This record gives sequence, structure tokens and C-alpha cells, in this order.
Amino acid sequence: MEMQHDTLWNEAVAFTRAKSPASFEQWFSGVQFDGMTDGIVSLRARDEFVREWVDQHFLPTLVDYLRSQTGWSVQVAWSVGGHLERPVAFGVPVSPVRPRALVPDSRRFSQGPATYNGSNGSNGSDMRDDTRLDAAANYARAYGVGDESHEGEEFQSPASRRPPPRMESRPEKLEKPVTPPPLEGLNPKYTFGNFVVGPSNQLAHAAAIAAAGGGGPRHNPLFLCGGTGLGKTHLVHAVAHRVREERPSSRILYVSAEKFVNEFVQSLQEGRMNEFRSRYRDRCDLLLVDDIQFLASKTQTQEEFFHAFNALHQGDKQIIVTSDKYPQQLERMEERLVSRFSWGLVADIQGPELETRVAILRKKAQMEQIELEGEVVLYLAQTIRSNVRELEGTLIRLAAKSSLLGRQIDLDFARQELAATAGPRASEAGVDDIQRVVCHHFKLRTNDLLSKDRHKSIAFARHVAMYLCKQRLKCSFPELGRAFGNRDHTTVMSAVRKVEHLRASDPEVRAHLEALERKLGTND
Ligand SMILES: Nc1ncnc2c1ncn2[C@@H]1O[C@H](COP(=O)(O)OP(=O)(O)OP(=O)(O)O)[C@@H](O)[C@H]1O
Repeated sequence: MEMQHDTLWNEAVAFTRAKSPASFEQWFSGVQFDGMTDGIVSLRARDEFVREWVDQHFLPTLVDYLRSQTGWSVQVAWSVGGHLERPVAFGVPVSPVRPRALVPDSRRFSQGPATYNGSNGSNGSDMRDDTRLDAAANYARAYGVGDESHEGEEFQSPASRRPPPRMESRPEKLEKPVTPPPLEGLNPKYTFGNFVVGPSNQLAHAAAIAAAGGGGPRHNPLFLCGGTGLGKTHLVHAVAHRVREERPSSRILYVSAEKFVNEFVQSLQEGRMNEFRSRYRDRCDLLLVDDIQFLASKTQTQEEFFHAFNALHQGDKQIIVTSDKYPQQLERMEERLVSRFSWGLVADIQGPELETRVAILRKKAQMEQIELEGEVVLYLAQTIRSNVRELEGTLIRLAAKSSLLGRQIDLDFARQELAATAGPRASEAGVDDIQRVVCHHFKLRTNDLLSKDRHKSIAFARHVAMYLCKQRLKCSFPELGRAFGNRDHTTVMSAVRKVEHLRASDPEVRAHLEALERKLGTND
């Protein structure tokens, strides 16, 4: 089995190397392959800078290759520092320009090897936070390594004997920027390499890779939807990063729907509509719009967006839209827009399962250099189930507190902290609480649930409340019947069964239940 893994790894390496051999040699001289088990690839980087560069520029290709060959959800576990006995490649192994620590000192908790300790005399302490790209550029200038993104053209190592760049119009190699200028509003950490794939998001992930030109059928538009904090924005940024890397000349527009509205209003007021239209209809190869639900009720902006959409779609320019709802659930949105959103692929992202939450926590801890014991990871993943943003926020809060108090993040510490900040535990919530939350969600009065009213919307809310009570409380069917206006226990039983069935078959019902479960919190 190990043998097979090694072969697979070697194939993935060969595949990735072939895309840009010189650059590969340079960067992978600072990386060691420590093995692969259960879809987890263990790598060691010489330092944090190499880790981050390789993570962002090479791993998406490498991991995609492994995934395509095995069908596994491949994860990469990095360790940083220490001597590399078996580097993957043998380029010029030096990193003369050391950027400052990637996270503020207060957030660097790793007990592992120090990363930027000025060992080469280059004290980065007075460098700005945004010096990473500068440092990367210097690194590349000095050693001829760099971005993979220059369409068939490679950065060259001093030792390389490859012919000079083919494109005559390009200025001297050392003068051109190593990476295209960053796109406004993009989070550099939101890359495919940093996105953990699991059953809850694999369709959205695969569709995003395809939209970025990474193979597989491309759907236009791609409509990504799901509850808050589940990774929609992350995926959209990842597409932009990937396209930026691989096709630097592509004109990418990333906006939140809110920004689109503001730009539109401002252009209208200032008589610059031609410019606005040209920007969104003619000078754009990839349009990414976050939180489209924000266009609700804004009829004039919707009209403008409709025309931009048509122009781009006709020109086969990729459009990706995110939303917290399915297209059909978007309220106060023109029908013709809603129908267009479903022309391509609607890919939803569900709340991550336990295994994915564990993998996300590991990834985030690794990125932020936070040391976490396995039992703490599991405890956090079991306790925080609502969304990834909350998971991530809790991790950062724990790390900050642990740093302030000088205490290790062990299970006791995590338990105390979560208990101190959690609201009332769901297990303490009673039938009344659940009824109240359900009524609030469906905009009903509590009395409605207890009444004999059989109006469809009230009956549905009542069934949902019964289902949630049954799931979360240790109540018998007869007890629940009494709590819901003295109903027969068989009525409750059939309501619970009905909702169970709808949950599995109807995405809209599932979305309601997930929203309610988020509001009610965990019942662990
Ligand atoms: N599968 C994942 N792997 C790694 N990180 C993730 C994953 N899903 C979400 N995250 C992280 O969770 C945080 C929230 O994600 P993001 O902002 O993309 O959510 P969203 O779905 O756009 O939410 P909203 O609708 O509220 O804007 C980000 O820091 C993101 O990196």
C-alpha cells in the first residue's frame, strides 16, 4: 500500500513539475515528502515562506492530480522547519529574503521550530505587514523562482540554461512583477489549497475548480448557495486567485452585490454610466458577485445587472454568484434574473460533517501556527457545528486567550472557555424555547402552533417544531402531543416522520431546519 502511495506521489510530482520545471526545482528543494496515509499527505517545509508559497502555487495542481487519480478528499498536513534529509527537488536551496512572521506574534503559538528568527541576519521586524509579496519578488529576483502564472513561460534559476523568454514585448525578466497586482478585496488565504473538501461542499468545490478552468464541465453561471460562514466567499476568491495565477491577463471583477449597487448609484449620479457598463459588460472575463441576495428590491440595479449578465453570458465569460438562498428562494428579485441564475449549475454548500470540521480545524490551526491536541480538535469539532466561521473564530479566541494567560490549549481549557462564552445549552432549552424560536423564524405567534389552525404554513411550522423537539429533547410522543395543544401522540409521530422525509428530499426544508438548528445551537 505504502509502495502504491509513493508511486502515486511520484506521479503527482512529475505532473506538477512538468508544468514549470525550473520553478518547481527551486521551491521543492525546500520541501520534503514524509508520506501519505488515508488521503493525508505529510509534507515538511524548510520554512514558513516556502510552505506558504508551495501551498498556494503548487499544491492545488498536485492535490487535484491526487484527487483525480484516487477520488479521495486529499488533505495536506504540513510541518515546518528542521533539517530536510530528502528534499523533493535539488534546486538552489537558499531563501535570502525573509519576510516578517506571517501572523502577529500574539497569534503564533506553535511549539514547533521558530520560523523567522533572523538567523540570516535579515531582521524583518521593521517590515510592513504587506511585505510578503515584496519579499517573494525579491526572492524570485535573486534566485529566479516565482509565480507559476506566466502562461507557458517560466521563471528561471540562475543555473538554468533555458532560452530567454519568447515574448518580445515583455521587459527584462527581472523588472516585471513576479505576481500580478493583487485584486482588490481578495483574501490571499482563500485559496483552493486552503479549502478543505468534504461531502458537504464537494460539488461546489469541483464546480469552482472547473469554473477556474481546472478541468471538468464548466457551468455558466455557477450559483453557489448555502448558509452563512460555509465557504462560499472562500471558493469565489480561490477561483479568482487561480485564474490570476494561470491567466494573469484575464480581467477579473470581484464585487459584493452591495458594492455593485453602490457603484451603480454613484455612476448614475456622476453621469458615468457608459464607463460602468463598459466595465461590467465589455472589460470583464470573469465576474464574481458575492451575496447576490443583497440586490433584493433594488429594481434598477437588478435591471443593470441583468444586462451585464446577458452580455457576459453571450460572450461566454464565466459568471459566479453566491447567495445565502437558492435562486427560487430569492425574494423581491426579478423572475428573469432568478431563472438565469439556474441556467448553469446551482451548487449548494451544507454545514460540514464532523470529519470535515476536524480537517478544517487542523488546517486553520496549521495556518495560524496554533498547536492543538487531537482531543481538543475533536471536542471543538463536536461542539461547534453551526458554521465554519464560528469554528475558526473559536480557535482564534482560544489561541489568543492561551497566549495571554500563558496556558496551553488542553481539553480543560477549551471546555472552560466554551462554557464561559456559550449561550444557554440547547439541552437546557425546553419545548417553549423551541416553539418560540420556530415561531420567530416563521413569523408566527406561539398560539398559532398550539391552535387547531390547519393552514398550510402554520401546520408546517408546527410539524417542524415537533420534529425539533423530538430531536433535541427527551420527550415522549404523548408528552409532546400535550405540549402542542393536547394533540394525539400519533399526530406528533406522523409530523416527525413527515419532516424527516422532507429533510432528506427537499432542500428548502433542509435550509429551514439548518437555520433553526443554528439558532438553537448545539445540543451536545
Ligand atoms: N471547507 C472549508 N475549508 C477551509 N475553510 C473554510 C471552509 N469553509 C469555510 N471556511 C472558512 O470559514 C470562513 C467563512 O467562510 P466564507 O466567508 O467563505 O463563508 P460564506 O459562505 O461566504 O459566508 P457568508 O454567507 O456569511 O458571507 C472563512 O474564513 C473560510 O476560510
